[in-house]
Amino acid sequence: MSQTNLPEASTIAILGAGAWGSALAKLAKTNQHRVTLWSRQSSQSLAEAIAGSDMIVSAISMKGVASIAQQLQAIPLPEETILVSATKGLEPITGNTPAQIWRKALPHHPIVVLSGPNLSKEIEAGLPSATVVASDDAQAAQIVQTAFASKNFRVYTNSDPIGVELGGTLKNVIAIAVGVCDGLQLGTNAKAALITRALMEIIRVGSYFGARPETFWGLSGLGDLLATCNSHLSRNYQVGFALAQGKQLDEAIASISGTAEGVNTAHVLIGIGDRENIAVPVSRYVYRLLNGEINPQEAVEGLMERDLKSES
Ligand SMILES: NC(=O)C1=CN([C@@H]2O[C@H](COP(=O)(O)OP(=O)(O)OC[C@H]3O[C@@H](n4cnc5c(N)ncnc54)[C@H](O)[C@@H]3O)[C@@H](O)[C@H]2O)C=CC1
Ligand SMILES: O=C(CO)COP(=O)(O)O
Repeated sequence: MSQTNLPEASTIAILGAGAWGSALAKLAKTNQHRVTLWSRQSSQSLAEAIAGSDMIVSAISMKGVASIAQQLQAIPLPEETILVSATKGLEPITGNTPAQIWRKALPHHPIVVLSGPNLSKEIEAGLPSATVVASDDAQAAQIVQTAFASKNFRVYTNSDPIGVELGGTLKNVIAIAVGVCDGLQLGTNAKAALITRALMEIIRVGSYFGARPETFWGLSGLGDLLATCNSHLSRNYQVGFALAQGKQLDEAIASISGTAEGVNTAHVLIGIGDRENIAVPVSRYVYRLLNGEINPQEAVEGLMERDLKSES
């Protein structure tokens, strides 16, 4: 089917009516799907919202995924119902990704990760954008691709869900670092160096978890890193920028609208890095900054004064 043709209408439930859930709902409605946008504030129950759905899309903040997955587990669902995970975060304590949580909760359902350079405000405004849908189940990924693809939203499939998911998740920590870099007006060279070294770090973590390194060169890796590190629309970038202006973390978080997942992800990632002995120097400085152990200037000095080494 040509991408500009409308896909067959499906019934899609979108869980999480924040910035991303609302933008995804708009995309799905544009393609004439029957869409229910549900949040915990909705008057409808979760069971009512998902009744008859071909596809359930989760755009819930990380902190809500496990409890919603548990609630969904208790609701009878046909096994062919596809679960699409659009959250970018890591679960504290377990370090699980959202798709891993969904896999445990709904082991017999196809699970598809949706991730890419997708600043929701640009998508809401109808600007062109591209994303990736990744799954071990190629047919399910294709169904989601067809459901969401439109003339303004180009959707690629991918068979490396953990790589696609980690690209979108780990870049949030780096966006905080780059927000600090821009907030301190350190210049374009510094920013380019930070993003490039951070990509190596993301690939190192991703490879450890079995992701394919080349996935991180794609839209869900480098693509999302570039989008998030170059836009004041990114809440993670905004948190870093605010810290560089001298704001405390709680003030920085209060100053943004919505969720900056990188704050929690930095904590979980450092736990994983320490446990598995994975070097994550950029993320570690973000973590120390978020913990109030160092100030932004000290974070920069710390990164610049690390032992000299080869680039690889
Ligand atoms: N906004 C964006 O541009 C994009 C966001 N994302 C990811 O999507 C996820 C959601 O982001 P936003 O929509 O921007 O955040 P948001 O803060 O605007 O909305 C979060 C949604 O999650 C729900 N939620 C929060 N805690 C919950 C809980 N304990 N139980 C049940 N529901 C809960 C809220 O009610 C709300 O509907 C995040 O993981 C984010 O990284 C991914 C791509 C783009
Ligand atoms: O993931 C995003 C864009 O792809 C959104 O980034 P923020 O959560 O930093 O706003």
